[in-house]
Amino acid sequence: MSLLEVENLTKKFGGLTAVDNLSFGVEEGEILGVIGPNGAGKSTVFNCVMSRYDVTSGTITFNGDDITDTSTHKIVNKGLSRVSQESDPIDIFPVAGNIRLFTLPNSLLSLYGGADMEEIASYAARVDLQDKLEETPDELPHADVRRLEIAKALATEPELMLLDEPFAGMNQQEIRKLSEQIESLREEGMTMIVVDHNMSGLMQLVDRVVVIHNGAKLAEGTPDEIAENEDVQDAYLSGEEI
Ligand SMILES: Nc1ncnc2c1ncn2[C@@H]1O[C@H](COP(=O)(O)OP(=O)(O)OP(=O)(O)O)[C@@H](O)[C@H]1O
Repeated sequence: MSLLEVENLTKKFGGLTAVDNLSFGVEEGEILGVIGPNGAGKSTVFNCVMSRYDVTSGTITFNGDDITDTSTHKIVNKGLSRVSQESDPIDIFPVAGNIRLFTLPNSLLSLYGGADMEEIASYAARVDLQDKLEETPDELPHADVRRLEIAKALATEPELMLLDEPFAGMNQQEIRKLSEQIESLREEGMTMIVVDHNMSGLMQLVDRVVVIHNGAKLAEGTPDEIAENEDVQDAYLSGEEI
């Protein structure tokens, strides 16, 4: 049984089918890449998995539990966490305070409690932010703000982390460093799904790739198989590199 199973997922927005009868699974300990051009439906898949969107049809199973209609905070409590494409740190709190918010019980009244500084520092250290705990997000370079988003997700102690375009806006050196950090997380036992437009940042990192085009699955295989797949090459002929 896969850790996460997405079966026949369809999501429509009015007349637009953003995700079209899509099925895939991710195995424990695996890094799965999900690629597809702009508008292919990648973020919508994550939004359906996290119950940000109601699905039109289909089933999502995590650790054997049907989570299709489960609320987002219960899904997070079950061990799933998502790092969005957009960063949304709270600038009046330092890095430590931003991470701590994700360790609090899920109640509006629970502003006190949560992880202590040692635990917060350990989440930060997993993405090399341990020396920036007192800085506010608006003082950080873009790559560190993105890493803070990952530290916030780590603070919920996930088993499976969904990373939506984690390398966007980063230079080559930052991409390399983040790839190494993602590799280390995997060595610690984390399962991950990484979404990106193309393969370039993902080739070395992922075990398997699912390619989405117009909301439907176009291909699935190892990075090498996908790079050679003619359907994939045709879909990307419109301009973008695979
Ligand atoms: N809340 C929404 N309401 C209406 N349409 C939406 C909504 N969210 C996404 N869509 C549409 O669904 C389609 C898939 O969008 P989605 O953001 O999932 O693609 P994507 O593959 O993540 O693209 P990108 O790489 O640009 O982030 C697009 O046509 C988009 O305009």
